[in-house]
Amino acid sequence: MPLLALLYAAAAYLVFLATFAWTVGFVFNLPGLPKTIDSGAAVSMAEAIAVNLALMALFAVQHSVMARRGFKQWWTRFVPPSVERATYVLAASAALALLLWQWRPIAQPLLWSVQDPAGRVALQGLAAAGWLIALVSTYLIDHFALFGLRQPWAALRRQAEQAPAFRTPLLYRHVRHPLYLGFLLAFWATPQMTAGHALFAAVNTAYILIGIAFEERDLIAQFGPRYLAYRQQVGMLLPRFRAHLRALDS
Ligand SMILES: C[S@@+](CC[C@H](N)C(=O)[O-])C[C@H]1O[C@@H](n2cnc3c(N)ncnc32)[C@H](O)[C@@H]1O
Repeated sequence: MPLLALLYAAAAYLVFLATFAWTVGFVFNLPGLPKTIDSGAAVSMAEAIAVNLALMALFAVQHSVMARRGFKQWWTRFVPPSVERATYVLAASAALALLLWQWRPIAQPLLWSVQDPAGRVALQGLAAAGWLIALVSTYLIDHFALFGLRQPWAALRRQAEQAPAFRTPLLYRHVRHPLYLGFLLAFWATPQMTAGHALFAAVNTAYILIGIAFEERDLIAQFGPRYLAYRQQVGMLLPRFRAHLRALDS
């Protein structure tokens, strides 16, 4: 049974990797993909907005509800705790893949279109840096626990499940949510901002800001005064330069 749990988690992780790679290509409009943010059959503006909002709402509901502590406590009565996170990862990947596959492009109006080659490269570089920051942040927190592999591995080795630790390495010394900052860069830094891309970026920005409020509520419940002190010292998505200067002065 523990081996089966690990194989299930490994399969869920592979599905996540494939979906994540597609998401990067989707936002970059890479050629050769089944679907990207600005490709696909044109439909009416009303249909495109309605379908896209429904797809993003489905992803948000899945992601937020299944990530909350109360929900986890309830559904681990049915799902073995060792694969709770892997099942979350699988459900999130399925919701995301549906969004990518069914996304309706909205080509007009164009919010901006940068023609200058250096400007295009700079924006694409910024977006690539965003994806990289997001990926690196998962390793700084605990990549294999976040993506559901550590838990069945510990169960297989009969190790007690480790309580999540409070971490502030590297990027987390400068902002509290580097992973989400990476996503924001990846979503907004584009040479050509179509209405469809802007809808995607704006809704996900709102979702990230709301998600941060819920995540921090859980983090305060988990880590108490340590997280409250961290919140006072470190900015949410942007570094607090005055605090850095004070630290340099002292
Ligand atoms: C997808 S990660 C995003 C982390 C963070 N919000 C960011 O943007 O870098 C969400 C998980 O990270 C955990 N988390 C967030 N900040 C943390 C920290 N400083 N130390 C440990 N875990 C943290 C949350 O409890 C949650 O389970």
